[in-house]
Amino acid sequence: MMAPNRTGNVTRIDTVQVGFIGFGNMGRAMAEGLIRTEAISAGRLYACASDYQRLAERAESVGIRPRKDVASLVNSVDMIVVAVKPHVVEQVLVPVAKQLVGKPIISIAAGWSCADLERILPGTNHLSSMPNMPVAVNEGVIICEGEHTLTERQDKLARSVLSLLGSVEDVDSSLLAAAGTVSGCSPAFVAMMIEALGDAAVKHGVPREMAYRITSQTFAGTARLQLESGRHPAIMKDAVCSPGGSTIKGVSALEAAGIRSALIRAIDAIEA
Ligand SMILES: NC(=O)C1=CN([C@@H]2O[C@H](COP(=O)(O)OP(=O)(O)OC[C@H]3O[C@@H](n4cnc5c(N)ncnc54)[C@H](OP(=O)(O)O)[C@@H]3O)[C@@H](O)[C@H]2O)C=CC1
Ligand SMILES: O=C(O)[C@@H]1CCC=N1
Repeated sequence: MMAPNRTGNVTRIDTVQVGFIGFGNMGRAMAEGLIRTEAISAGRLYACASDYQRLAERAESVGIRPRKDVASLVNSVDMIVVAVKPHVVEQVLVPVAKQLVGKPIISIAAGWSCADLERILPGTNHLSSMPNMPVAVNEGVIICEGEHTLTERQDKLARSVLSLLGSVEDVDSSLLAAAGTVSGCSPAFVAMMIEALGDAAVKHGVPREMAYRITSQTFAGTARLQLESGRHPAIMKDAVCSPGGSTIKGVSALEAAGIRSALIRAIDAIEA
């Protein structure tokens, strides 16, 4: 995969240098995922953050290269990932707007669409996306806004990098928020369910570590079965519920507790 850089040369996935502006939970998860693939070595990943000392310690532990400020980071790399909190995006990017020209910018900041970035960085090449935490183990979902300002080659390069982290889904601008919320926020909801089922197992005598192991594998396996078979989730549920058996008693208890509406309301609360 190749993309033009400022000098008119090409950047390939086997030479690309990626810079993270912000190296917190998600910046680190993406870096971990990229390093795991071995397609991009740690030495080709750069990051800056607000606390340099903490960044340097984090960087040393994973082998990536820390930079003291955003300007020196941008100068060091071919591709930029904007991984700061949404409310600091503008103050971080606008001062380096000229240096950003010609470099592909991938924003992962929630709520920053193509139109929003174009307002603060006109004339730059940017893509708005929403990854989720499983990118750290290359099992993520990365929602990408169909509208972007990357060149064709930059777009191919960006997708080559992002697809190392999981499944890349393109959506219309009108669906960026909803799709990004379901994939981006749900790892927290799923983790809550793993914790709760783990507690239930412990309550009934299963050792704690085994409780999390069997619960997490059950989520992973059920999700894999749905993805690979394409089966409707209701059919998968029915297949586990014997008439008068144990599972239907649990299903009935979950319905009484309003599990479906609780999950729908969680997304409604974010999208409101
Ligand atoms: N967490 C998630 O699951 C997901 C997050 N996102 C998006 O990713 C972005 C980052 O979120 P997350 O990683 O959770 O947040 P964190 O708070 O964990 O990380 C934010 C990072 O930004 C750095 N930072 C803050 N101010 C500056 C600055 N002025 N210049 C350079 N770096 C700065 C922080 O530095 P320091 O480390 O020194 O504090 C930190 O490394 C957000 O926009 C969020 O919407 C998207 C999808 C999922
Ligand atoms: O909660 C947050 O702000 C981010 C956005 C998507 C997931 N986490």
